[in-house]
Amino acid sequence: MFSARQIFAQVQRRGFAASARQSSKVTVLGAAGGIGQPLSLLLKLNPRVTKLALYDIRLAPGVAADIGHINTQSEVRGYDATPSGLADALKGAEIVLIPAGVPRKPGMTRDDLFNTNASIVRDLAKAAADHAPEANILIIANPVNSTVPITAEVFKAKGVYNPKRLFGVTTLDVVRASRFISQIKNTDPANENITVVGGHSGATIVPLLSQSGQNLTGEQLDQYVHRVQFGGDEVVQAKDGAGSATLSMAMAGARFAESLLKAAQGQKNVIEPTFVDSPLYKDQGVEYFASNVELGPNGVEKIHPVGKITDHEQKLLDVCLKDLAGNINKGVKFVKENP
Ligand SMILES: NC(=O)c1ccc[n+]([C@@H]2O[C@H](COP(=O)([O-])OP(=O)(O)OC[C@H]3O[C@@H](n4cnc5c(N)ncnc54)[C@H](O)[C@@H]3O)[C@@H](O)[C@H]2O)c1
Ligand SMILES: O=C(O)C[C@H](O)C(=O)O
Repeated sequence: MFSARQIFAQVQRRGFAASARQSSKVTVLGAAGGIGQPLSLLLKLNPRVTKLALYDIRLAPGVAADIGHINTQSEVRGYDATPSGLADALKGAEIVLIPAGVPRKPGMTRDDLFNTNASIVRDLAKAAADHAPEANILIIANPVNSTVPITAEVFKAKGVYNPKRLFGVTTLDVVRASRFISQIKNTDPANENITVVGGHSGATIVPLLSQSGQNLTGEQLDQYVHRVQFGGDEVVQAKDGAGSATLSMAMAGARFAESLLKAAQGQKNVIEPTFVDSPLYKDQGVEYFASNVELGPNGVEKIHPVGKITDHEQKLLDVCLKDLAGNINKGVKFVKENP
């Protein structure tokens, strides 16, 4: 039997443990942009987020003032575009999302963004390595196939690289793959779960329809694969020079952050596709690869292999691996030459 005093002490301890576990600061770098604003809005609506830190080179305090009026409990703060503002935004963060960088215009590939975005991501990664070395870093800025290796190289140079905590956000590819198959099959997209592996640009995006319980053949399959691989271009063309996907990306980024928070708070079997430092194709010179990843309190818990695929999917994967190796090496080389 416990005395009333012992029970009270236990309740106090449990209460503290629960609140400590559930205190989660999430930082968005690039928070005033097309993705940053709706992403910050969705994070404000997430009860797992207790502190939301917004940083941008413009307008972050304004976005924070606006979002901060929403009647959910989390504290929102916008930081000045200064080195100390950036440092304060990062300190204590459990998750750092990086959508900072320029988007595509019609006619551009994601790789065409490299010249501008590589240095933006490198500099933000330096700040994250200095001020939030243990945070989960979620890279949204394109070209993801290169910006993830850039971030890894920066963290390695500062001696704080943890491959389990660096993620390229490829969730949007899976969101699209589910939506597009549901449009063909007239099903509820919420029940469709299409595995997508590889990277996040054109031919490096490989949907594995054969693993989903759905079947397409011939031209219909080719059109489906093409739509998943080039879904981003549909939005770029429709926006006609005003940017790329922002709202669907905000949803995808918020979903990935929510999955990480759930896993950190002890939920089991949380699986998301993501572009990570992966053993799957290292023997072919591909250091990073997106596949389904089980998330846990330490970030990456288990990287799922690609599994059984058709000959057609194998051909897509072969093209993907060749392109990916080039994208990854470009990012690594950039940091070595421009530390
Ligand atoms: N991973 C994906 O699936 C995915 C999907 C859509 C877009 N993207 C990429 O996300 C990036 C952002 O897209 P967007 O539509 O939000 O662009 P945007 O131009 O609307 O917003 C980018 C924001 O980044 C800010 N910024 C620029 N340099 C910065 C710095 N050094 N520090 C902090 N903030 C900085 C800008 O001020 C701007 O507010 C692009 O590179 C785009 O290609 C990725
Ligand atoms: O297409 C783009 O440039 C943005 C993003 O990567 C997307 O897939 O929508």
